[in-house]
Amino acid sequence: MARVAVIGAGTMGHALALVFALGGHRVRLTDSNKETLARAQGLMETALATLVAGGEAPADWTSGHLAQAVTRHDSLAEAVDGAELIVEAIIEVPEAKRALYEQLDKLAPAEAIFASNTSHLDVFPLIPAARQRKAMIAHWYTPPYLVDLVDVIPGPECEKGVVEGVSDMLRAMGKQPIGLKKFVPGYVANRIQAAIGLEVQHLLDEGVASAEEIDAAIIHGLALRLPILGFYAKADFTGLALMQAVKRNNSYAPPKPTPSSPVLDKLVAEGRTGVLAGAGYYDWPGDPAALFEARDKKLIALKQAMREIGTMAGMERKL
Ligand SMILES: NC(=O)C1=CN([C@@H]2O[C@H](COP(=O)(O)OP(=O)(O)OC[C@H]3O[C@@H](n4cnc5c(N)ncnc54)[C@H](O)[C@@H]3O)[C@@H](O)[C@H]2O)C=CC1
Ligand SMILES: O=C(O)[C@@H](O)C(=O)[C@H](O)[C@@H](O)CO
Repeated sequence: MARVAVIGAGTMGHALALVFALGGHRVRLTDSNKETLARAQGLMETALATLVAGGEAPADWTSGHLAQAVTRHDSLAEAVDGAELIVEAIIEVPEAKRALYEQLDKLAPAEAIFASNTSHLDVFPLIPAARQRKAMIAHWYTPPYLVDLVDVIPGPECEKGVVEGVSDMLRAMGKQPIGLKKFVPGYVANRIQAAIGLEVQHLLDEGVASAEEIDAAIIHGLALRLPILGFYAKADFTGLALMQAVKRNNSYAPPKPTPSSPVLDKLVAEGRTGVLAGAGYYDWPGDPAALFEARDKKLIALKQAMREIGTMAGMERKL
């Protein structure tokens, strides 16, 4: 059992607190926004109930267990007191992270490991020199209590064994840490996702297809094969001569990256910021907790089917 502090109780932080609690660890959760910290309890309880009902958490795990495993703290100092692992899950804003790491340098135990959940930022320059020896990235995917991939990357001065120790902890929690030798923005899966995002936002901004049509193309065209074949096993079934021809013909040129998307900016300006706001690219009427619950129930059913079916690609490949 480790003492874990999770800083940031938003979309990821509340869910990470639940993951570490289910992994048998003692969690302290904090957030600079008191409403968000208060809301986290209900979100954790809803997610826990869904996991228990779906057979993805121990049947005897109640909200009482959760209350024992995860405590919420308004004070950052209290949250990190005695912490062995500090999970940073605050906003993806470099200056906010830098300021937090400066506070943590003063407050955290000397041997505490700093693990950032950043999606794309090179956080290591934001961390004080004295903390570099225990600085890493542990990047999770939403929802982390169902998606098992965790990108684990050592900081440039991280001591040998730190990432390995955290990876052992994650494997013991049933997670799949994928280690990268050095930081690249977006790691592997997030880079793939960012490349998809570049393409689909271009298609939407240029009016080639609607968001619904683009998602339908992904769901009805790509999604069925990915869990079984990934990219490379699928290529083997396609035939590598064709892969060569596509390269040789230079058939595809990615859109030029742009710092914004007109459609995305319009949605945000209209307050359509996603499920928690009741709308984003789609309308999301009703209680957000119920929507997260509905998503999680479908993800659990799919994850269990995938576990049953098995895969022909990746490191668990079985023929
Ligand atoms: N949302 C997602 O699907 C994923 C997000 N991430 C990364 O995780 C991090 C958090 O993302 P989200 O949970 O989506 O953000 P969020 O906006 O939902 O939550 C961030 C929380 O940080 C709090 N915060 C800001 N400054 C703080 C400080 N100094 N001390 C304590 N709390 C502070 C905010 O009040 C907010 O509640 C980001 O680095 C993001 O890139 C990684 C994987 C997936
Ligand atoms: O998809 C995820 O959960 C993660 O890859 C993320 O970091 C965020 O979604 C972010 O990259 C925006 O796509």
